[in-house]
Amino acid sequence: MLVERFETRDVARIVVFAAIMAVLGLPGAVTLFGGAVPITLQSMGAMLAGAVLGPWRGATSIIVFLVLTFAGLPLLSGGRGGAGVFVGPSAGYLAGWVLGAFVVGVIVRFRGRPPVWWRTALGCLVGGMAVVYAIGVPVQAAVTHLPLGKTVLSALVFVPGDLLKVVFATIVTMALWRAYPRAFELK
Ligand SMILES: O=C(O)CCCC[C@@H]1SC[C@@H]2NC(=O)N[C@@H]21
Repeated sequence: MLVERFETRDVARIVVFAAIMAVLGLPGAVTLFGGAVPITLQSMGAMLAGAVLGPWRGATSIIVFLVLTFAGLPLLSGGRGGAGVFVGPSAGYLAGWVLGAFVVGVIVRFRGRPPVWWRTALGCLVGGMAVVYAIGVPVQAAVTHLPLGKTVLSALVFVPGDLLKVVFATIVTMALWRAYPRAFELK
């Protein structure tokens, strides 16, 4: 099926992961070297949503989180929210979380296979980092009117932390798979 239908249980899972995104915003935002885009644990939420829920449900949970944020709830790290953040320097990263979670899910669940650690790590690297940066960095450059090259260099500050998030998301995903495989609901 090209587009999946969700059951009630799926809706519950989607809401849980939207809530996890909100919780990951609670520790706050760190901005290094006067950057326009914060370092936040929420990028790991997008990795986990795709890895555990799969592409459609994972991406939908991020959309639910973003709709609530757009509506004005202060769910982004540092207690931010509202329509303004969707035209700000981090707008592309927010969109990137949706596509990124989808790509993580496609890779982790490749052809309906169960999660294994290396595909989970690869999925988080490609979907959770490469895809998110590929959308986020050009939008950041456009919004801040900074040359793309300089924006790419400024985004390097995210790499060490995001690599740690890949490792952590992989460990959490594999532990959850062993302890509670029903959370994944492979079809
Ligand atoms: O809170 C926001 O306004 C969105 C923040 C986007 C942060 C991006 S996601 C990828 C990279 N890793 C981080 O920790 N921060 C940036």
